Amino acid sequence: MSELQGWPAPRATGAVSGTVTVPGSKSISNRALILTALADGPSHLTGLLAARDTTLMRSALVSLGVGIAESGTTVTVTPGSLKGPATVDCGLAGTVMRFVPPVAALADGLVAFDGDEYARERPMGVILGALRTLGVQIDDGGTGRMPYTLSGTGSVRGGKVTLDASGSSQFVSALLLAGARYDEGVDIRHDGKPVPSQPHLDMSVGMLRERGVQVDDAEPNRWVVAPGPIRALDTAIEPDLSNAAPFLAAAVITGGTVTVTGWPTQTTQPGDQLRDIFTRFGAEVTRSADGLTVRGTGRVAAVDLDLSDVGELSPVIAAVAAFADGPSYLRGIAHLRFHETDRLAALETEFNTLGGDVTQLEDGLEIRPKTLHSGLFHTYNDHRMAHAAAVLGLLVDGLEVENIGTTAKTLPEFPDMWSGLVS
Ligand SMILES: O=C(O)C1=C[C@@H](OP(=O)(O)O)[C@@H](O)[C@H](O)C1
Ligand SMILES: C=C(OP(=O)(O)O)C(=O)O
Repeated sequence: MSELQGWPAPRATGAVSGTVTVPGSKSISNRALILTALADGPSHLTGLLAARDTTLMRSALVSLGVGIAESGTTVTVTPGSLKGPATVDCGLAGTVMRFVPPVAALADGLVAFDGDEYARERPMGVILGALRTLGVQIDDGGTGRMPYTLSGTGSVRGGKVTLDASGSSQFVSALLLAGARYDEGVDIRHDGKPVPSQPHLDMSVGMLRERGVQVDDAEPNRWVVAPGPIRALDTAIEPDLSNAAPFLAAAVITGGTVTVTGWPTQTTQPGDQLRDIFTRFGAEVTRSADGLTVRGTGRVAAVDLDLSDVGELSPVIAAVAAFADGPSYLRGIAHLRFHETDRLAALETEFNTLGGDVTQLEDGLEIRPKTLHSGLFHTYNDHRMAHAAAVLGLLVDGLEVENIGTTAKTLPEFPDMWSGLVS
C-alpha cells in the first residue's frame, strides 16, 4: 500500500476487453431466502449470492428457526416454526433491515434488531409504523430506528395499511413478501411522492406470483396480497446485473469490449436498463448466446437521465459521466441520500476532491467533466462508491480506494475480478 493507504485502482493501459461472470443477484437472493423460509415445504436454491448481505439474511432466518443447509452449489431452505428469542444483525443491508421484521413478526417471542453504526441512520420508521398498524408490537423507544425489539405472538392480523414509501421501495416489498402469511393478508396503499425502484417492486410481485401467491397491483400505488400459502419452489438465481455495471462501464470509457455472461432474456432486475443507459452514452450493446456485450466507441456522450427506477446504478453511471463530452444530469434519485451513505453528497465530495466538478441537485447530480488528479477516494462503507472509484481509476493516475473491502457487501470477489479484467 502507498502513503495514501488505499487500494491502488488499476489504471487502464489501453482498451479494456474481456468476459466476466458475475455471481447471483443480491435482490433476488434475499427475496428467494425470505420466500422459501415462509414456504409450505423445502426448496433448493442454486446460484445464491455468497456475500455479506446474503450471509446476514441467512443468519437472521436461521436464528428465527429456519433450516438452511448447503451441499455443493445448492442451498436447501427448510421452513420451521418461527421462534424467538432471537437477535438479528442487519449489517448495512437494506434488504435485511426492511425485509426481516415482517417475517420476525410471525415468530413467537422477542426478536432484537441492530446493525452497523450507519444502519442506525437508515430510515426504518415507515416499516415499523406499518407493522404496528397491522397489529405488531415493537419497542424502539420512540426513535423509529434500530436498535429495537419486536414482540412476536406467532401470528399477525394484517389488513389495510397506508404508508409513504417515497424514501425506499423496500418498505413496500417488505410487506409484500411476508403479507400472504398474515391472517388477513395485506392491503398496502402508498401516499406520498412517487415510490422509487419500480423494477424491485415488480421483482417482489413476480416472485410471489411464481409461488402461487395472489397479488393485485392493478391500481397505482396499491398492492393487495391475499392470505394463503407460499409454495416451495426450486430457483436458479440470475447473475447480479447491477454488479455487472462497473465491468461494462470499463468498456464504455476505454473503448474496449466487455461481455457479461448469462444475461437473462427476461428479468425484473433494474440492471437490465444498463443496455439502454450505455447505448445513450454512445456505446454499442449487443446480446448473444454468450451474454451481453458492450463495446465502447471511443466517444462518451453526455446524458440526461431519470434514474428513479434504477437508483442503485447511479454511482457507476456518475463515474462514466465524468468522462463524457459535456455536462450530464442524473435525476430522480433524491432517495439515494438514504442508501448505504448519502450517495449524492458522497459522490459530490469524492469526485470534487479529485478535481471534478459535481453539484448536487435537489433530486440528483450535475456532472461536468474535468481532468481528474490522483488522490484517495473514500467509500463510506458503500460497495457502489467503491465500484465508481474503480471505474474512475481506469483513466486517472494514482487513484486509491479507501476500504475496497466494502465491496464484500454484494461482491466479495470484486477486487480480484476487476484486476483480472483490466490489468
Ligand atoms: O428491494 C431491493 O432489493 C432493493 C431496492 C432498492 O432500494 P430503494 O428503493 O431504497 O432504492 C435498491 O436500491 C436496493 O439496492 C435493493
Ligand atoms: C441501496 C443498496 O443496498 P440496500 O439493499 O442495502 O438498500 C444498493 O445495493 O445499492
